[in-house]
Amino acid sequence: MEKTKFLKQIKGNLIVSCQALEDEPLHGSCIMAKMAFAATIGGAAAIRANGYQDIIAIKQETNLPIIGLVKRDYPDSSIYITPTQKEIDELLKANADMIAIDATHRKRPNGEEIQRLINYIKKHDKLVMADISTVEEGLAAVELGADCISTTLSGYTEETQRLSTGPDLELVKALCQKTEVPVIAEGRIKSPQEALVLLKNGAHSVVVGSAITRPQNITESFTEVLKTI
Ligand SMILES: CC(=O)N[C@H](C=O)[C@@H](O)[C@H](O)[C@H](O)COP(=O)(O)O
Repeated sequence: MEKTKFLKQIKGNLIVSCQALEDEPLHGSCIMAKMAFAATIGGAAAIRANGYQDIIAIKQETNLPIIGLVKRDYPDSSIYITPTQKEIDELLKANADMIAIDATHRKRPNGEEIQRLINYIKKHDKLVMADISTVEEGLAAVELGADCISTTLSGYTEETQRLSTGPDLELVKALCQKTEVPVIAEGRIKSPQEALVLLKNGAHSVVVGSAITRPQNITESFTEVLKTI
């Protein structure tokens, strides 16, 4: 999908992340495809999904644009969201509209360079979502040509590890002040009200995963509160 059209479609809207890794109860492309179908009926503007198989299955159930990523661990790096060209090639084959890639300042596997990977995605006419954890990483990703930056990794890198259980509103605000490139709020958004606050503070759109598509987490949010009685 063309960049302006894509960014317009997601503006002020919800992107639903439909992901379940092998160790999760809902793992399976068929189940993720149904999740994406449900998200479509609910009014989502785009889907964020992990891996070739899931993306192909999701495309059978919805016409919404797909932000694809491949989660893969490498022994020489802590980067696991689309770490190398191999994962990008899988996403190109799956024909994801936008490719989400870790753009933190951590060392990549095989000594890969983020600039080369972003150029490679763009050369194939796909859009780039840079997953970052700090203001510096976000601004650096803008310089490298990212089409949007997402706060996905705030709270998940050594530098940003913290006890916060909610979304990183401060990071969203700071990035929105410093760049015109769309800032996507992602990570630990648990309610429609939280999503609204992020949009009101400048986020271009919001990505919600666990609070919609991980029933084990949703169940726990109830049981934890009920325990207090
Ligand atoms: C940190 C990391 O690996 N995040 C992943 C990125 O794709 C997903 O597991 C998250 O579900 C997604 O970012 C949405 O966030 P939340 O599930 O908190 O709404």
